[in-house]
Amino acid sequence: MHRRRVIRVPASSANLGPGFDAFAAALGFHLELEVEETGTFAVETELDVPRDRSNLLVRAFEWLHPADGLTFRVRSTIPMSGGMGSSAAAVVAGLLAADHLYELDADVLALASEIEGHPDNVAAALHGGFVICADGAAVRFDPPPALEAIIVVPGDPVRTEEARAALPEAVPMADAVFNVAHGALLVLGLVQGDLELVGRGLADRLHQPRRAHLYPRSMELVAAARSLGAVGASISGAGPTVLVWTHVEQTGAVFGALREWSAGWATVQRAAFEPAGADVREL
Ligand SMILES: Nc1ncnc2c1ncn2[C@@H]1O[C@H](COP(=O)(O)OP(=O)(O)OP(=O)(O)O)[C@@H](O)[C@H]1O
Ligand SMILES: N[C@@H](CCO)C(=O)O
Repeated sequence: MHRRRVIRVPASSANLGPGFDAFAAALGFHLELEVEETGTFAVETELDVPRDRSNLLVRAFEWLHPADGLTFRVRSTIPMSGGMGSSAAAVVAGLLAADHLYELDADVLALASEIEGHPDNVAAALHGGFVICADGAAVRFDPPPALEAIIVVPGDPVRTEEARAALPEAVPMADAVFNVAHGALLVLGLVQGDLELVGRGLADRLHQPRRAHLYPRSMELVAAARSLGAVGASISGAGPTVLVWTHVEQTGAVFGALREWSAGWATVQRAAFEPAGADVREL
């Protein structure tokens, strides 16, 4: 009998303003992997990704088990311009597939964090909701009901590797203090459902200003978001995608304003905060 598994993993937005490499949220776009023992190694996908063993999802799978004789069928609605956790979703899908097919009981969060180089996206992809990563573990909490998001995705990609290389080894104490304070405001606002506090808490002085040369227009949008009716905005992960945070009653109006603001530069899509994390089904 051919064993078969279907793995569904959400997109994720990391950093959320002040929480560099520590905060992330799952979003309602998904990667779906069907892996089947067919006797032939193959990657079947319409995505612009390698179809051989250099494919990131297959590489993650092979951290746990050889992929010989397996066919990987991959679909995804996660934008791949950068910032939406497409690589984290692929890594989590590959690891979960091997873990479930061969009943390995692996520490998927630890392995995925090692492969990605940071834990934020993979933790949100695994657990859903909002996550705070610390001490090799992730604490999850639910999105507040009145909160929605819109993603603004520029056509020109920024690779995470390049964005990480733009950051210094050390930062001034004042910038660190600023981010500790705003990170705390953000989490308090999210837990209390106080979107005014959430908007204040999105400010960052650690990574966004130091990467601004990689995505100048995205930074202009982050600065303009509140004047367009949004709660606030953050560069999503390593950018250039912008996560625009909205109150449910304002999302429609903000969406229209963003379409106008972004015409000819970026695509605009509504995005729900996703409470559910990665899911594995046996077929
Ligand atoms: N479904 C997939 N299958 C295989 N590889 C993928 C898949 N999705 C993404 N990748 C790989 O991940 C790379 C993108 O990773 P990168 O970290 O630069 O962006 P991201 O994960 O979308 O952004 P961020 O990490 O800022 O959220 C792609 O170039 C591709 O090599
Ligand atoms: N925290 C990471 C997220 C990248 O997906 C970074 O900003 O480099």
